[in-house]
Amino acid sequence: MFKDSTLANKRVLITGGGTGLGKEIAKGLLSYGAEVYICGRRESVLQETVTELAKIGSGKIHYRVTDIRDPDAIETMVASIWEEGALTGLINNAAANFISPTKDLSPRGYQAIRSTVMDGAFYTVLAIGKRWIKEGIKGSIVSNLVTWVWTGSAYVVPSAMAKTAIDSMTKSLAVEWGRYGIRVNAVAPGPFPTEGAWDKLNPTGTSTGATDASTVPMGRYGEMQELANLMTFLQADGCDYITGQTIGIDGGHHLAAPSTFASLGSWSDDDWSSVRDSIKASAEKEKTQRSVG
Ligand SMILES: CCCCCCCCCCC/C=C/C(=O)SCCNC(=O)CCNC(=O)[C@H](O)C(C)(C)COP(=O)(O)OP(=O)(O)OC[C@H]1O[C@@H](n2cnc3c(N)ncnc32)[C@H](O)[C@@H]1OP(=O)(O)O
Ligand SMILES: NC(=O)C1=CN([C@@H]2O[C@H](COP(=O)(O)OP(=O)(O)OC[C@H]3O[C@@H](n4cnc5c(N)ncnc54)[C@H](OP(=O)(O)O)[C@@H]3O)[C@@H](O)[C@H]2O)C=CC1
Repeated sequence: MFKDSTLANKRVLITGGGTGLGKEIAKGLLSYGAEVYICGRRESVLQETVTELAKIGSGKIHYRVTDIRDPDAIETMVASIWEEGALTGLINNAAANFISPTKDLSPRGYQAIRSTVMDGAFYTVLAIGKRWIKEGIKGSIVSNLVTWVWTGSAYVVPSAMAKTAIDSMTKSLAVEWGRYGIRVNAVAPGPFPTEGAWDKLNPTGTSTGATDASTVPMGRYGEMQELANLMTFLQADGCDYITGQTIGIDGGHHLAAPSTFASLGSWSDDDWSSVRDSIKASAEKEKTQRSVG
């Protein structure tokens, strides 16, 4: 989709890049020539990913062991990256989540999710953004959100709240930092199955609700390359005027709510024919009763 050199000279940090979507995005950015940093809390996982992905593209991939809930740890990480050169991009991807009835959540359960998704993304943006402003670097921030920022979602309320906060940060900082040439965007994926997400959101192993592909208008899950391509586009030069946007990538999922007629997609032509006959019969009956028109 892009030239191999599309991201040459780009240096991008992907939080939570050791697994799942972050790892797939790292593969995409590397294949288009970027130098990539990934971070997470499990060194063995990060090490394994770096070894695996070093064969792709320029092969410049590094890791930092960091808990993004700790602002001091983020500052240490970013300072150590800057010693090797300034970043040009950030992908806020790390997250925590699990399904639970909201009434059963403890304050610590809520905090585990909020502190990762909302605070972690904000601290990382701050540590990098203030350096870009000081050094006059035009960077690109992209946060990996979810379509719940538009719909909300039951049983994952802290995640929906925290992601929505970062959606608001995206719009707000796009305005505040536009004058520095810093772009602030987000993507809102629908279901892209990963071990990390499905263990927490689909623990019964039976796809239901948000994880059920048959409820997606396109009838399938997202493909990793599709998300990696969108992230590449948002990290590349060429459409720098795009800022403050949250771009959905969900096969139309969030638009096909149960409160719409989305499920009628399963009706056959024969079903439609008999339905049309029934509707027309009703209209004809009403017409016989009209006094005017
Ligand atoms: C119409 C729209 C459709 C859209 C369709 C989209 C479909 C998919 C959308 C996916 C969107 C978003 C997905 C994700 O974000 S997936 C990310 C999944 N990955 C992770 O969560 C990785 C990180 N996770 C963790 O670190 C842990 O799992 C955890 C979140 C639990 C945090 O770990 P930590 O070590 O910090 O915390 P503790 O284990 O000490 O627990 C802290 C408190 O939380 C309570 N807890 C933990 N699990 C549960 C649970 N399952 N239910 C209730 N409470 C839980 C735990 O008991 C602790 O509280 P207490 O001390 O008070 O007991
Ligand atoms: N999969 C899907 O269908 C969808 C996913 N998303 C979003 O995509 C992103 C990736 O999710 P996915 O790949 O599925 O799930 P994963 O569980 O694989 O990814 C989460 C990553 O975040 C890291 N992480 C979690 N907490 C911290 C922390 N405190 N500090 C540093 N790193 C942390 C984890 O590493 P470690 O545990 O080693 O710290 C892990 O690598 C998330 O933002 C998620 O909300 C959005 C919509 C749909």
